[in-house]
Amino acid sequence: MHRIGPINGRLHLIDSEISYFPNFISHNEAWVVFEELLSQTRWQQDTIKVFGKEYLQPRLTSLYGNNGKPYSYSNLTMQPHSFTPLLIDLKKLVDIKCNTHFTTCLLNLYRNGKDSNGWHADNEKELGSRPIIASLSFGQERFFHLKHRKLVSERYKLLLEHGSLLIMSGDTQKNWLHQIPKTSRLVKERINLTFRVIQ
Ligand SMILES: O=C(O)CCC(=O)C(=O)O
Ligand SMILES: [Fe+2]
Repeated sequence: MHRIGPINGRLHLIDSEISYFPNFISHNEAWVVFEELLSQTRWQQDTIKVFGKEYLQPRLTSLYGNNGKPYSYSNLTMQPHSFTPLLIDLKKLVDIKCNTHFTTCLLNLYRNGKDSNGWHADNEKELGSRPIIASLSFGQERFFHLKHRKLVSERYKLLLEHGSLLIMSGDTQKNWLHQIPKTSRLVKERINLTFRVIQ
């Protein structure tokens, strides 16, 4: 697996549309956002069922939205809380950048290096066929891995920095999987927000 650097925001990965903007939110402002999200979010830890066995998710999550529509993945259905003023402000920034009206934000809190998010695509049917997903990262930097579903040599990793924005759109979810792996390094909390459109 090799690392790549973005050119003008766009990552040139086959069969995908992915852009990365470090410092989308300035360093100090991003720390203010991090602290408020950490203390004010209604974090929960859900149980997921994998091949009939129940596990606690290896991270905390929360769902917020403006259309009351639930989001289902991994046999789990989350009901949205109403957007907070902070999430509305962040949504305005990503709405403009992406020329989209996002409806929903899924928040993930990775408490330490043992917390993770396994290989998946965000391809739930309520997202539509070519979903646009805007991902904001705060706090601890963590690696984001991508692998092509069919071309085994197409694997990349990208460090998602504090205050950064990653945008995935087009056929990215159809052709690629992504994950946040565990790390044995001593790491602090990371908060990730993915803005989505739920139809
Ligand atoms: O934490 C991240 O950067 C990725 C989160 C993610 O892939 C998801 O919530 O679907
Ligand atoms: Fe995802």
